[in-house]
Amino acid sequence: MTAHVEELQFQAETRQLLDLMIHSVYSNKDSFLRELVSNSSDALDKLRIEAFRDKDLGVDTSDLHIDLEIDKDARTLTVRDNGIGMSRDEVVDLIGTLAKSGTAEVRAKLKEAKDAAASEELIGQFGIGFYSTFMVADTVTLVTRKAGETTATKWESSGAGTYTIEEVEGAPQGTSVTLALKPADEEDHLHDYTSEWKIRELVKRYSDFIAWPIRMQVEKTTGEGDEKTTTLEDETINSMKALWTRSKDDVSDEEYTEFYRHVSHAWDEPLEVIPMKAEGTFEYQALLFVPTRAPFDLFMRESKIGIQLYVKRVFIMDDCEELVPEYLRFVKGVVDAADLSLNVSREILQQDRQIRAIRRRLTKKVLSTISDLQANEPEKYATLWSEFGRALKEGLLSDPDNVQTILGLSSFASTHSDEKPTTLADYVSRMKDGQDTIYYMTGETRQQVENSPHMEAFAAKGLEVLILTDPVDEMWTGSVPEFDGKAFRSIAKGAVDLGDDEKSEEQDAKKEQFADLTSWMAEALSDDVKEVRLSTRLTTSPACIVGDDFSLSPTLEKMYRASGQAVPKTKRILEINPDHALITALEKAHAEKKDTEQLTETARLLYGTALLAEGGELEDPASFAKLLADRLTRTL
Ligand SMILES: Nc1ncnc2c1ncn2[C@@H]1O[C@H](COP(=O)(O)OP(=O)(O)OP(=O)(O)O)[C@@H](O)[C@H]1O
Repeated sequence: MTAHVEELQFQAETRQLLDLMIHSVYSNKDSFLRELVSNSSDALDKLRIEAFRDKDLGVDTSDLHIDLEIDKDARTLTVRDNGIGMSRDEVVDLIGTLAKSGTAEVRAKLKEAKDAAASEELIGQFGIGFYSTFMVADTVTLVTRKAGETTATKWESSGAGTYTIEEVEGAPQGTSVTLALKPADEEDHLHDYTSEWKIRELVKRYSDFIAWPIRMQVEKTTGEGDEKTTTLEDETINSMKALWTRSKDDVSDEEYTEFYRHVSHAWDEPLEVIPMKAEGTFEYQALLFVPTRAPFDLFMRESKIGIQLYVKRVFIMDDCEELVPEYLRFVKGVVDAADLSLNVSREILQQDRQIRAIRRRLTKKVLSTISDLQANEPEKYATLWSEFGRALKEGLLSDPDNVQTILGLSSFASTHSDEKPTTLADYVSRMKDGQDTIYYMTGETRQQVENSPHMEAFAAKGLEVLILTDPVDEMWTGSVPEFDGKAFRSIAKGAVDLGDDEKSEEQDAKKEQFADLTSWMAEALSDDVKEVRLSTRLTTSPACIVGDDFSLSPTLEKMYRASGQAVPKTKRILEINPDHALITALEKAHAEKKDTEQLTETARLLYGTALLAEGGELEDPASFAKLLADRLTRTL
């Protein structure tokens, strides 16, 4: 029987990526070995779990390991495992296509990545897994047989647009990847990967903690002189020591970094390492990492929780969402629980008291670590906040027990400084005498909020206002009432009382003077507003629109609409500025019963511009534009 060899095309994105790899100047080419060993280690984990679950699988799990094989003459390096293996379809799906190509961001970045620096950045940011082999090999051959299947699949490619795939007989269960190595070129950071000591060094550096033995055939010389004989012997070249069982003093930063990269599938450095150990009723050890960079999918639905669960040093599952709340999904690492059963399932985990207790403690520990960074390492804290602050703030909605803690470690942009965000404690320390409220305004951009008419009186009085522009800010401000006993208050909602008692008489007089105008305007604009009143918050604008305490902000309304939800039209309040020339002229014209049609138009223009000024959307932009054009024409 002649084997049927099929030639298939790589996906467009994959082709681009391979091209990038082949011509890569990435200085860390060595890391291909970590990727292969990591994949093998995952495959061994999967096989162990599968064999545990399916007693009829009929595989031998007594000697699960990874083999590294060097052939100096052929200049090849083979990484072989007896793990779960892949079916033909899996090979095509997993190896022939770029796993993470689904996201627009990867596509966009790939398109941009023309120069060397950009490609280095891309490799560093996403990690490229299996494809990284093309940095060091001219041809890559993968032979794999899935546990429980009889035929194996051979995949081969030189990375240039196509790959071949064929069925093969007689291959052992598991996967082997053979690299036909490019010539060594130290200048290009290409080392000699047929060198035993080089491979040994790389395994030590990147993969020492891998829980499965990594074996290599090494030359052993025995005897003296003529009696000297050289034999090949298998040697396990990794220590297999679980990093989380070692004390922090015994682990180097580099070891932590490599372990972090292994568990998180990321290529950055950890910003902070958090080792934990609990003894007593619930015994567990944990090793958590806060990354330096947010993964690109942090706010996508498929974003995973990055904690692995082990039981007594045996890997149980990835992405164990029961162990940390969703808003801490950026934290990576492992938890090793001593008293769980090895066949624990997700269903059991959800019910488990011990897991719930671990989750509470991990949450507290991560939050207190962030507080410590905030107090003692401001630069690290600033990085953390800019990368993960948006996710952390989700906890204000989902974790009622820790709301005050999260508020305490949060930072917010504020009118106090253009550059540096403020903590709430600092805001409170700057509050004016008699101020008992933390003022904020939500919006889409800092500029929009700063220039909104609502800000005027606060700016004039020098009252600090928090500028909240993350979508999540729209949510939590609706549900968190106070910090440190000081209520939060939106400056775009409700009446403002900035405490000018001496002015109140004057205000009463004005109210009377403008009473006719406000009630007429309320009538004329009754489709859009529920009330028209004089404003105490405006100094330079003629008008602004305010909500009552419970109405949606314009940004929140937009967000709901964008997510496809029907938003009932809410009527808000139009506030007018009795000290503005336009308003006094309007009052005069109305008192003199001038052309009412023209006055109505003016009221509509006033309402429309107030809506635009706060970043809202006109319901009927075309007729507003026409109204404005007509009016401008008449003034010329
Ligand atoms: N040795 C192996 N045994 C079994 N399956 C493998 C092996 N190597 C790779 N695979 C499969 O191919 C998939 C793609 O591997 P690849 O290294 O490209 O990405 P990844 O490991 O999923 O992600 P990344 O390394 O970018 O975090 C893996 O998820 C796995 O399902």
